[in-house]
Amino acid sequence: MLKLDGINKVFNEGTPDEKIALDNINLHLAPGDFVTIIGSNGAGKSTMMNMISGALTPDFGSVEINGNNLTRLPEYKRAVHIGRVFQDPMAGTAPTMTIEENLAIAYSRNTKRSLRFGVDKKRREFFKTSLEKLHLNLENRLSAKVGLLSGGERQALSLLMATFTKPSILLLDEHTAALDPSRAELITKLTKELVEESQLTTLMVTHNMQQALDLGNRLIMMDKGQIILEVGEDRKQDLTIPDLMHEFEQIRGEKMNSDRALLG
Ligand SMILES: Nc1ncnc2c1ncn2[C@@H]1O[C@H](COP(=O)(O)OP(=O)(O)OP(=O)(O)O)[C@@H](O)[C@H]1O
Repeated sequence: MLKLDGINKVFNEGTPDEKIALDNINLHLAPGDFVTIIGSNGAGKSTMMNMISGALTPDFGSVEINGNNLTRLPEYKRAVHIGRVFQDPMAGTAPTMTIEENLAIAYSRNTKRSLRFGVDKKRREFFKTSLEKLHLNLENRLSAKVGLLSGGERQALSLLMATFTKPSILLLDEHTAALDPSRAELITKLTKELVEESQLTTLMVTHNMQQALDLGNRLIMMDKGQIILEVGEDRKQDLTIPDLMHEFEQIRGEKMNSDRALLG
């Protein structure tokens, strides 16, 4: 399904600001895998997501989705395979357009069709049925401007737009981090439901260790550009936050130093 092989990325190579962001990353996902990713600040989590989405190109290594080598394919050409939700609720939707127009754009972007924003009756029904899954009553506000929605509602809409065309890979980049606790909980619950319903292959970066333990069937921990720990389905359900802290200490020989990682 998703194969990252030998991915390396160095920023500002050969300068005093040189930074090895990814150091020989190897990660294979089977269809339907839901992998949560934790790691300290600057561990390389976002850079890895950017390699998959095509926002960045690796110096070495390859990115494969569904058996196709996409390593050099630009981001806009991969969009059909990938759904992504960012931390910022404002990032995934267009505020001056209506809910329906936003959905129409997402629909046409992810379905290999030409850019066509027109909405017929059948499409509108599909949008309404999809919105009902959010339980936010947005299905009755199709002509409301998205800029008028709350942060939580916008993030729920972004999540729906990233998932309703069933992408090959769903990338969630700290997508609950900017929300207050109750909204974060709502989006976490929706994530679980939408991913499970369509059996989406998913990668989710989070600083919330409990969330990383609660969601998904696999977990990876990154540090200094490397994947330092992989936990499979069999072990994940019994794992606790102290276990993760202990694992880090065993591997790195030092205490985990990320206050944000302890939140939640
Ligand atoms: N465009 C860039 N130019 C230079 N350095 C970069 C760039 N993007 C990332 N880096 C550096 O690469 C390293 C990995 O960054 P990345 O954003 O992937 O980490 P992260 O694990 O997502 O961190 P955080 O949890 O703080 O968001 C960091 O040291 C970062 O400063």
